[in-house]
Amino acid sequence: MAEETSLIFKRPWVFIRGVPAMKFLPPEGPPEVAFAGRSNVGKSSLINALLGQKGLARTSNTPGRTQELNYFVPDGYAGGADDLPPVALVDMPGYGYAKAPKEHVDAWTRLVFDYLRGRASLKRVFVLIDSRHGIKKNDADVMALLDKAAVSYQIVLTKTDKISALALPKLMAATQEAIRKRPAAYPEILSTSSEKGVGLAEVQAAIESFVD
Ligand SMILES: Nc1nc2c(ncn2[C@@H]2O[C@H](COP(=O)(O)OP(=O)(O)OP(=O)(O)O)[C@@H](O)[C@H]2O)c(=O)[nH]1
Ligand SMILES: [Mg+2]
Repeated sequence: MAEETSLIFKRPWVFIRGVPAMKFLPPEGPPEVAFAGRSNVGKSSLINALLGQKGLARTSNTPGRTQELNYFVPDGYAGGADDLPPVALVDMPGYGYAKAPKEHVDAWTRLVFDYLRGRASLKRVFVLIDSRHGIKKNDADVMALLDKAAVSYQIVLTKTDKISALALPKLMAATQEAIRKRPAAYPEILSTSSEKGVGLAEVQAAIESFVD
């Protein structure tokens, strides 16, 4: 099936739904892979880079760009019970600082946390970590939540074009150590630059492993 599944990244993808609250989630169904991380870490940019479609997920210099759970699927599936997409990528609002009213930030942070711990179709969460900053307290809080909910997650370092070639192996080792005892953490850490197109094939391969 490897040949067939790898086709998902050769097709165009489409945005199908923005979810502002849990009650608007689609019915449980195809495997979902979610992109979590602090505001501005590069979640939406990574989705665009993986899909080779620059403006698909909206990005911004200003933290707090993505404010709903945004669903992306390969094009060509009507979405009926007998024609579901093989996988969905879910772009999420960031946690942490955002340039938006506090009550909005509180609402979408709650949404992210509720989704992460309560979604049966969620097969893997990529927890994105900015290479310049490493794991922060709110990243550790999210990982603890995922450990408790037994939801598999994998660390993806972002913006590696912003750090030196010497700093990267050190960061990898420190990150490896930080997740060593975390029960739901997938041991392999991925390192990416959406800007330079680095590490994308490895993230795609991880996603393909969940394709129906
Ligand atoms: N140098 C560099 N900049 C990047 C990279 N990925 C993203 N950025 C920049 O980081 C900023 C934030 O990117 P987004 O993709 O909008 O980040 P996000 O995590 O979706 O942010 P929110 O939706 O606000 O939580 C933008 O200015 C991007 O151009 C990268 O690999 N390298
Ligand atoms: Mg975003």
